[in-house]
Amino acid sequence: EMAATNNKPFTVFVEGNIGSGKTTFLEHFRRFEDITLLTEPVEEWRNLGGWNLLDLMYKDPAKWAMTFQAYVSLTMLDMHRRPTATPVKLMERSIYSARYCFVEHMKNNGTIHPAQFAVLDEWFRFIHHHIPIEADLIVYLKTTPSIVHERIKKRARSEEQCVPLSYIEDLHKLHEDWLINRTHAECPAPVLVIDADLDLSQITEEYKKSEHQILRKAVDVVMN
Ligand SMILES: Cc1cc2cn([C@H]3C[C@H](O)[C@@H](CO)O3)c(=O)nc2[nH]1
Repeated sequence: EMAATNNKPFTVFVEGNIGSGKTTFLEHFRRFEDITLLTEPVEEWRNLGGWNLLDLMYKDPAKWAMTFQAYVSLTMLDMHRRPTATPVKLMERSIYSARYCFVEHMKNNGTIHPAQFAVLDEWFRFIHHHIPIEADLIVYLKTTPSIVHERIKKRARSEEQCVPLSYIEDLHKLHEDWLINRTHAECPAPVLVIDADLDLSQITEEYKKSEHQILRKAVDVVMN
């Protein structure tokens, strides 16, 4: 048990396309008592006061994408600023993937009006500049669009069944721009790339590689 520190925990964002295995990756760390896991609050997006914002967004993006992303950003901010008793915190996605991947895509393909984009961007900029939420490490579950598209169909989350391969390809490119080409300077954390095309039987070895890097970095942070 590493001594809990009262300053910022070693913070890891787990990023990747839809169906890249983020929740599975996080669950792999469930057994470590020094790590707090914050999984994506999809159930909150599927039921806010009885409204399924995720379903509304997929059914009518032009009308609901702004509303959905505004609520996603609030739930991500809640997770970012939540106090953590453990020295390490793993979060599924972040306000950075919200802005650089999902909102960026909505702007690029005209799903939201430029004025709506400007509002979402101002919220992002304010949060980024005023609230200390930066990552110490980003784990990027890198996948091939066609493979995760098949997984999404098998996983059969009802709201996602109409998601076309082209959307997954667009999101893949935006993740690559951000995490491999590093086109956004606001999130400078080092990126650990995991080959998340591997299927469940083989992926545990790949996760174990990251385990060492995450825990070793975490010990460095806590001990220094
Ligand atoms: C930060 C962030 C996460 C996130 C997830 N989603 C969608 C993709 C998946 O279908 C579902 C769960 O990740 O929510 C989205 O449209 N916009 C998002 N923004």
